[in-house]
Amino acid sequence: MSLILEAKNINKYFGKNKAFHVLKDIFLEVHKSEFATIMGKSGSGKSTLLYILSTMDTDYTGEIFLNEQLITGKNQRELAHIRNKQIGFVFQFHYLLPEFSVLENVMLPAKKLGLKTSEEITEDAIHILKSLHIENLASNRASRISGGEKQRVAVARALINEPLLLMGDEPTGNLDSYNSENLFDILKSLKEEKGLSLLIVTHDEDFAKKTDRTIILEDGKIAG
Ligand SMILES: Nc1ncnc2c1ncn2[C@@H]1O[C@H](COP(=O)(O)OP(=O)(O)OP(=O)(O)O)[C@@H](O)[C@H]1O
Repeated sequence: MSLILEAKNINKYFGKNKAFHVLKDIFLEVHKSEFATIMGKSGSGKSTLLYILSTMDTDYTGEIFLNEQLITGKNQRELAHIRNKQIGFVFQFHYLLPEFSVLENVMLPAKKLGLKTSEEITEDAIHILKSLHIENLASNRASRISGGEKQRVAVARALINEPLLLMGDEPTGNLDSYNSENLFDILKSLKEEKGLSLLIVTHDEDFAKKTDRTIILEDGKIAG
């Protein structure tokens, strides 16, 4: 099966004179259409790893390939383009612009990419909102919707540029069990219906158990 993401021998240090070795010889692969999770105790390095894999942090050694293309060593402008076009990201906090409508929030990354007309982007955004069953919220202000709805809008926004890989740093961390399961179902259907690949950091064992594979981080190393 082909790989969407491959990390080879990733090492990362924090502090003066590399005082703290936070990620140690990490080798990790995510296959196309795989739904993988990363679990591990607090402080084991999950977020640090995810930020490196998503190109947001470039201060590491090792090599990362996205869709078989080496992305390590690319400049910030190239990385911003790769992030915007190929990787969707959902955080624990939604980071929606509160004064903008749901539709405007979802359209923003596509406007930034600048490859389509405003009409085309509107059409795409409405299509995604429909597929996540939140098209009724399109004209609502982002500040006036519930927490669970905000997270679904954040997923819609992450999908607008049709990424190859969707990454999440505890996207269900602030949700109750109903909304958490609902978000899981949405992510699962994106894998099954669209062939999306997913790599999600979570503390939620029930969530992780339902995915294809869980990668365990222990003290900066992959344990299983
Ligand atoms: N900017 C930084 N400078 C120094 N140390 C840091 C920095 N960021 C994180 N750390 C340390 O690196 C280790 C890993 O942090 P990280 O946030 O990746 O852990 P985590 O597994 O995601 O934890 P949590 O589950 O609590 O979110 C921790 O010991 C943390 O204190």
